[in-house]
Amino acid sequence: MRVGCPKEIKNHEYRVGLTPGSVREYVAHGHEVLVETGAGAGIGADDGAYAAAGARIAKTAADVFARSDMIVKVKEPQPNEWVQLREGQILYTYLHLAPDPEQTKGLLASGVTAVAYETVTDERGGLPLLAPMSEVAGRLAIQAGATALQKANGGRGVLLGGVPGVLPGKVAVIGGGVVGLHAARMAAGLGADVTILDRSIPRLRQLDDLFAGRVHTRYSTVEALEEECFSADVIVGAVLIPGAAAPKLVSREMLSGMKKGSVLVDVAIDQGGCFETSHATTHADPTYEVDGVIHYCVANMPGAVPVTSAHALNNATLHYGLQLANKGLKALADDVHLRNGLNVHRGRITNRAVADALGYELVEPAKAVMAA
Ligand SMILES: NC(=O)C1=CN([C@@H]2O[C@H](COP(=O)(O)OP(=O)(O)OC[C@H]3O[C@@H](n4cnc5c(N)ncnc54)[C@H](O)[C@@H]3O)[C@@H](O)[C@H]2O)C=CC1
Ligand SMILES: CC(=O)C(=O)O
Ligand SMILES: [Mg+2]
Repeated sequence: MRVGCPKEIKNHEYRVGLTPGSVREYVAHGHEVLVETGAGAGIGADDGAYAAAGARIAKTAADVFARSDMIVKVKEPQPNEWVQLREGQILYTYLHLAPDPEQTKGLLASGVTAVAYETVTDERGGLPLLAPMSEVAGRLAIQAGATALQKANGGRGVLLGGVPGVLPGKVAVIGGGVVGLHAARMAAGLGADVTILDRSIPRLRQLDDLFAGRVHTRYSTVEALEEECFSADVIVGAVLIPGAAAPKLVSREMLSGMKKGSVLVDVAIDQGGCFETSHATTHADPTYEVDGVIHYCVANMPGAVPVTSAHALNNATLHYGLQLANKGLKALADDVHLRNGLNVHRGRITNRAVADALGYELVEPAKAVMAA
């Protein structure tokens, strides 16, 4: 199969779908790899490094889209990329379709077979292709929150760790999954007073064990959320219902009870965000203020640390990428966990949460690939 990797074009997105190390693996499995010139510049991998790994270098993205059987990317395709996709081609990338009706229409119209990293599953109920970026984003959430909290950046001027004789700042983390765990770990490491809220009691037990008293856990009711949000300096939104639009857990009304200059970091923004007042921002202009509360809502946070992120992402995506390249649609028929990643196939929606969120009829993924 010919596997293509265009340069990412989202705002300040410096990751790349294939590292030179991944290219070597595809080539070793007998595939041809076409990489757009400059695609790896953000991770310090020049065209020479890709050529040495066995890739051919394409002068334009158009060339990559036109000539490849499978496109491997990082972020959801942008409007000028949708129109270059076609039936019979596989797209392997993050999609986040539930909050994005326009992209969904674009992918449906193209006829492409689109596998979304964020809904591929594993046997333990995890999301193995989302997890590495959630680790990165969770850790970055505290760096972003601490920075926004500085007075010159509009924040209330609190040092999260405090100093001897002065109490630390308070961090509330809503959702104790992968993002939540890594945010809590960083916040606790800085010396902040941290509480994680979640609806899963087994998960709260695990977190309690893991942090051995260093972090508080709290079952997430409306009352608990209000109490924690009203006393926090930084609130991290980290909930997920896989594939679906994020539930709005913090209303605009609640902002009036929060401290002026406190900071909301809505990591769940890629699924639409879990604060009513969130809208996606970019690394170029990451924050805005509503009712005195600073919002940080960057939908591609890991793009800020591409050297770490691109390698962590490739570690996770390589296995299934190779399966798709080796077997085409049969890889989807053979493996339920990869098939759970199938969101769009030949003009039909094949993921239940996306179909429900956007009002499309669902075609069961097993049926879709069986008919292929
Ligand atoms: N903005 C960005 O750049 C990035 C965003 N993300 C996003 O971060 C979000 C979280 O991802 P993960 O931590 O990997 O998910 P996860 O599935 O590991 O964790 C989600 C947690 O939310 C909890 N939860 C669900 N509904 C809840 C509710 N109503 N109240 C309290 N807790 C609730 C679940 O029990 C679970 O523990 C996702 O939307 C993901 O796509 C991930 C990476 C980068
Ligand atoms: C998961 C995601 O949205 C990202 O890594 O950008
Ligand atoms: Mg995102």
